[in-house]
Amino acid sequence: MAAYFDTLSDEQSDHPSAIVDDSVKLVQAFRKHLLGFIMFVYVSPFLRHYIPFFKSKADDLLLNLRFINERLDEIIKRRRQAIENTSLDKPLTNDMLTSLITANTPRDVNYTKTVGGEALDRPMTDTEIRGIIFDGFLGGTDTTANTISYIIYYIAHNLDVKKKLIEEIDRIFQGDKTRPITENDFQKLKYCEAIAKEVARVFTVVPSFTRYINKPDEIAGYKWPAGTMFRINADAIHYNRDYWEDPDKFNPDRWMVEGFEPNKHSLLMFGGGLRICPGRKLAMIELVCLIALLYRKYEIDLVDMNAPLKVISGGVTACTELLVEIKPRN
Ligand code: HEM
Repeated sequence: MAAYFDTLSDEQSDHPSAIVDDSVKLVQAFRKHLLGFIMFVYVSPFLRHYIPFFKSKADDLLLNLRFINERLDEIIKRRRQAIENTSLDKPLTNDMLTSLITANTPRDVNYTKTVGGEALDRPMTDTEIRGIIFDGFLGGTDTTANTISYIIYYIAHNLDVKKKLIEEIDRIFQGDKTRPITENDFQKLKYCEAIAKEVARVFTVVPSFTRYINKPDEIAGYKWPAGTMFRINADAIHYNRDYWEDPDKFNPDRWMVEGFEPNKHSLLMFGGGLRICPGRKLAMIELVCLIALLYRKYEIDLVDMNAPLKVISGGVTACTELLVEIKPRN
């Protein structure tokens, strides 16, 4: 957070600048990886190893990855040391990294972790923990952050939607602009949820993802050899007339119809099947609450209604600039 504000705001954070610089570098490295990793999915090893244009890009991404891994290893080591230096009768901080390090140690009194149904009767290694933390950062940051940018853009361009949104928020919070959002509020914020889903349909942040088959198979009437990679084009499915009525129309109300459920796998905002996004519930809570928090307290407009949405596409479609005017609501 401090890093983010120091980049974008005139007000500087009171964290030591070395720490801020360090976190800026780490955040930027994650973003670079998220945008660039598809190079290793779509560009063949031959091109990456022997053709200078691709090789220099691939080498740069690998260096970037090494930087991220080293930084995460340092963070894990430091926390492991701090845990070891804390006596067993003293409480530890309640966070994901601490839970991962203490899993299956005497600190973890609750249960034995399992992997694929089999008990993992040993603590995780630093490399395993790094993998989990890495996935969490990569999957959980730029996805949600960019989706909220797109939500703000679509709300600004659809005043009828904005009006209904404010009505829902005012009905639930009755003008209280500061009280914390409860689980009960969250259940009632149905229009906010509808907006989040509809924005994800028309402008999805992960426009495609891949699957491999490990044995020959017949799919869509064609025979495919083992090892074939399929690119699942979420955008195309989100605009397919077979699954969506009036797909070109941004219409959160479609989600408000009593009993409406889209066809299975026709909203691929979070992927599907075994590898479906494990952060989907958290992401929806973040998005819905953030919409309510922002529009409950602030009037948010775009600086330039004619400016196109500026994005860059890689592993995710990231918003590169969205200038907004924010003022307190009356
Ligand atoms: C709006 C927010 C988010 C969107 C749009 C999103 C989207 C996706 C998509 C499309 C996939 C690929 C799924 C597939 O292959 O079927 C995925 C995977 C994943 N997501 Fe999310 N995600 C979001 C938030 C989060 C959050 C908050 C977390 C964690 C805190 C997270 C962690 C992950 C992880 C670890 C994977 C990899 C799962 C695997 O390969 O088994 N995501 N996400």
